[in-house]
Parts: sequence; C-alpha cells; structure tokens
Amino acid sequence: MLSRRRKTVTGKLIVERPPAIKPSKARRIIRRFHLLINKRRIICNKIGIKLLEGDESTNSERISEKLRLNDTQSFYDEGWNAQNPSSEYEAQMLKIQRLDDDIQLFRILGYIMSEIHQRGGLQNYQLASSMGQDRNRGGDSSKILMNWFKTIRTPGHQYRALEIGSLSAENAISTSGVFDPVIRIDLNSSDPAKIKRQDFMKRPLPPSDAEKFDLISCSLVLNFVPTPQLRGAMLHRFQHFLRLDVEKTYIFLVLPLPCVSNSRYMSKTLLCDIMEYLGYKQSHAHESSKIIYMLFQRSFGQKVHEEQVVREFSKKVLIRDKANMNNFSIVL
Ligand SMILES: C[S@@+](CC[C@H](N)C(=O)[O-])C[C@H]1O[C@@H](n2cnc3c(N)ncnc32)[C@H](O)[C@@H]1O
Repeated sequence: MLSRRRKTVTGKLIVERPPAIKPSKARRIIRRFHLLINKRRIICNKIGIKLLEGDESTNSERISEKLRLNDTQSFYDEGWNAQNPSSEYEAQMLKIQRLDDDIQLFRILGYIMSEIHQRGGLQNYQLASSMGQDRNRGGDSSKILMNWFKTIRTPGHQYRALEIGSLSAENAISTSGVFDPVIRIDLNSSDPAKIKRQDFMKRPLPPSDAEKFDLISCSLVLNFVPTPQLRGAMLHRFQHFLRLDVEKTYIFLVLPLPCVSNSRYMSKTLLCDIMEYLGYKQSHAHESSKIIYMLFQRSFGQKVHEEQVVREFSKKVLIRDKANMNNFSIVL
C-alpha cells in the first residue's frame, strides 16, 4: 500500500506529505483501478447489483445486501481472502464477460473489492490521479486554460468557474485570481473543505443565472466516465450550468490524446461536431504528445437537425479500424 495513516503516542494523526510516485507507476495504478471497476461493473450487471458510479460506500452496502439475500457471503469471502495477485483470479477476471457461474462471479467480486478497499486500491488511485496535477511535473492542465483566458477575458468581469473532477485547490484556475468563485467538485474528494464530494450528474440544476457559471472545466474527466452514453449525458448537462445573462461562456475540455487520435469511434472532427450540435464552437486547442486541450465557447447559432443526431451521434459509428486502436466514444 502506498498510503499509511500514522498516529503519535497520544493518538493524534500525523499529517504526512503524500509519497511521490513515478509517473509510470501512477499510470499503472490508474490503469489497474480502471480495469477493476470495469470488471466489477460487468459482474454486478450479471448478478443484478446496480452500482452508483464513484459512491463507494453505497456500492459496498449494495453488495453486502446482495450477499445477504443470496447467501453468497462465503464465496465472496473466498475471493476477498485470496492471495493477491493470484494468477487464477486474474485469468478469470479477464474473461469475465464469458463467465456465467454465480459462485465464480461472487468469488471474483470479493477479490476485486478486497483490492479496491482492503489493499489500498482506491487510496492509491486517488493519490496517483492527483500526481497528474503535481506542479513539479508541470501537469496542471488549467495553466493552458489560463494562458488562453488572459487573451480573451473582459477586464473587470467576474468569472465564475465550476471545476468537475477537481483534485487540487492549488491549480491555476484556483490561484489565477481570474475566477471567483471556483466551485470544485469530485466524486471522491481528497479535501472536503475545498472540494465538494459530488457527482456532477447529480448536482442539482441551478435555478437562476446567479448560480450558474462562466466556465466549466472538465479536465481528464470524460475519459473516466464509464460508458459512451454517460459521457454524452455529461456533455449534454453542461448547458444547464452556464449563465445565460452574459454573452460568452466556456467549456474547457481536456482528454488523453488517444481518445480522439487513436479511437475507432472518435476523432477531433467528430468531437467538435458533437459539441457544435450541443451548442459550442471550439475557440482554442492545443495538443501535447499525450493530451488534447480544448476550449469551447457557447454559441447560440443554428442547430443541426434532429435526424442528423439520430444518424450521426446516437450510436457508435466505426470511423477507422486498426489493431492498436482504442474504442473511446461518446454517444448522445
Ligand atoms: C484524472 S482525474 C482528473 C483530475 C484533474 N481534473 C486533472 O485534470 O488532472 C479524474 C477525476 O474525475 C472525477 N470524476 C469522474 N466522473 C465524475 C463526475 N461524474 N462528477 C464529479 N467528478 C467526477 C474522478 O473522481 C477523478 O477524480
């Protein structure tokens, strides 16, 4: 485990600096966590447990309830207590789509849950995700946003920002002084005093412009959203959070470059077409070797016809196909 909580002899918690993780290790941890939650979602679909994305305490409760009702605790415990890594469990987990034996499914579910909760999977994942924003690694994507914003902002205007998937209150959006307030939310807040623990998809719709924003930052979040439909729903939901009482409002969208450069079902053009259908025009873009940064401005121009959406955006369409490509997509 990477994170430990130590106490003094009087029981006071010792505040420790998070240990540094090499970027390659952070990427490995993130990939592993994604694999675990992906496989867990497949198992839970098969055995009839409805998971709540990002809400681990509810997920644990729902799983416990199912174990109680089905009398399957002992199988789950076998997996929970199994050696980790176990070549047998790993192999079964990889072919989970083809597995229909309930006993095995509960065993593997126990194996996965133990890694997430008992062996530090979730904590390590949160730590590894936050490394991307480590200033020492130059990883704060909002620095790019602030460079663009310097040239387009109207002096004297008070910009309000909503940052979805916030890992730090020290990034450029928060420290530039351009945005006030910056409302930060994340499914799993690492600092509840500064980052509200909230699923954007469940954030209540603001009743008036006074509670809406000039900018929504959605940096490296969409690729964390588990299905193409939910990604589409997230993009669709942005409109309700942007002010209508000002002329210009913005979406800052950041994705790993391969989501658009190496996907069978998504390209930069298609993403811009989807955004345009939703009412946004790309104003700025920048690509590094691994990340694409985009700023979209809301536009109230003519919308495309409904049949165009049905034809082009409402299902995954294969736009190219090569062996090493990924399947990232967004569906409206
Ligand atoms: C890789 S981190 C991104 C961190 C940061 N924004 C950056 O650019 O480095 C992705 C974060 O998005 C959060 N997230 C994913 N879906 C979300 C949702 N529906 N509502 C709020 N946060 C979400 C996850 O909890 C995770 O912490």
